[in-house]
Amino acid sequence: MSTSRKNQIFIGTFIHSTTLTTLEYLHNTAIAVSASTGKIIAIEPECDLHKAKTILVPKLGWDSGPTSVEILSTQKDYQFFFPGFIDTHLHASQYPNVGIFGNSTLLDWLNTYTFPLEASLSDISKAKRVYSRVIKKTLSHGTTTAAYYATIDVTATNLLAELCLERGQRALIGRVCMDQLGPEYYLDESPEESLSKTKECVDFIREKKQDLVRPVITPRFAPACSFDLLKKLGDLAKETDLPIQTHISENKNEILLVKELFPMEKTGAKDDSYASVYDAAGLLTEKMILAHGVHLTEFEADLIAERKSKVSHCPCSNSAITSGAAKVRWLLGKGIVVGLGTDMSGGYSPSVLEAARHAVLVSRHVAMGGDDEVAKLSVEEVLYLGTKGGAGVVGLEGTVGGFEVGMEWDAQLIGLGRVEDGGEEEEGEDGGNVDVFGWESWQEKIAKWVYNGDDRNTKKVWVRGRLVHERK
Ligand SMILES: O=c1[nH]c(=O)c2nc[nH]c2[nH]1
Repeated sequence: MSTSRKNQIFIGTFIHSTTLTTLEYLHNTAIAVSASTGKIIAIEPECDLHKAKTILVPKLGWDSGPTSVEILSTQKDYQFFFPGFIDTHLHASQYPNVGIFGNSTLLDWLNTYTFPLEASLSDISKAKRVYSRVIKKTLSHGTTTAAYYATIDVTATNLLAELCLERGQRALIGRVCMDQLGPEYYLDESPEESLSKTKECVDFIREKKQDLVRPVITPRFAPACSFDLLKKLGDLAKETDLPIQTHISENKNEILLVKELFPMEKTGAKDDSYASVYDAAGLLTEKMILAHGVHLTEFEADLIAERKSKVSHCPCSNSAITSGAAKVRWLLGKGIVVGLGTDMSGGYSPSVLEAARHAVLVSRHVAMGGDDEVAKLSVEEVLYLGTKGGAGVVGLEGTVGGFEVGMEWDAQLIGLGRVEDGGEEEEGEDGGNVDVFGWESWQEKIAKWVYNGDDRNTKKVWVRGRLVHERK
């Protein structure tokens, strides 16, 4: 996919979240994107192709020749631009295992399926095959930003960063730190080694002198790290101001293990909760991305809110490996910033849209479980979590996740299937599972997309103005 050096104008319908519960629909609108920065520099209402060429281009001071400005205009009532999705939690290294988890639960799933696959990616040609594919696949589903876990291997982790840069996907790249619990063949030898290998990856990414791909400190989860390692990573986070990602309170046996491994005498914490272990190690900061949080206690949720740590909700994974139903409304009510994660391959799908629809359904199970109707999430809310919420989780609020002047053009063009009078789909338009008859409101079209859409609806994807996926 080529890097566009041209200024760009997009014309059509733009849909994005303005608040948790509100989608804004901007019809007959033009958005201008600067070639040099990839940022939105103008949003022009009531604008068609003619007005864009004759009024907007001169107003922006752009040369109107075709070598300077590229215009994409779609006035079809079944196509719209939407912000790129933000996947706040996924394991690039586990991609070959999507859908393979049997009836396992977290701790046996890790030993049976996950550690052997991750260890095998020290074979760099295998890592290249897997990582190239996961980037291509997630881009094809509209994921413009991904918070990736790689493996413990430095070379393979650095390769993931390079491939993201090459393909143009915005990413956080984490070398996995683990010095206990894993099999002998897949462990850091000591906290010191874990720290120095992490620093190698951080330096490698920083030397690239760009900010599309950033390093993230990644203690796998408390049970896989000695407290010494957790503290060292907490100190590194403080020194470097880098983001951190880990798992928390996903599975009941995991929580029991944390209590066993981290008694208060060892951590110096005032209690033996999972969140307090991270807090005692200096990891519970506003840059921390906590995946899952299914079984958090009131005390822990309050602590997370106080520390301004973020939560990645991973409903597909939580259902697939039988972890439980996270109470997202409750977390949001505490003021915690929440985004969506596919959590491949605990999660079975590379699609944030799938995570969004699963988030809706899981919230209904929370409601049915007695938490009352308020627990139910709407289509609008899960789309917020997949875009603006996600941006807040990965530290990119105000940069991506919406259509505002100054934000970067991380976007997707969505096309639904338009059914003609004869009952056939409009020629040349593959709407996948989504049939639009023409009488639906825009709210209804969006709901149809959320419940039935997939990558067949993701026609084009841009990151920072660069076209990074086009569906042929
Ligand atoms: O869903 C998960 N995936 C993982 O790889 C993992 N490691 C620890 N805890 C985990 N949970």
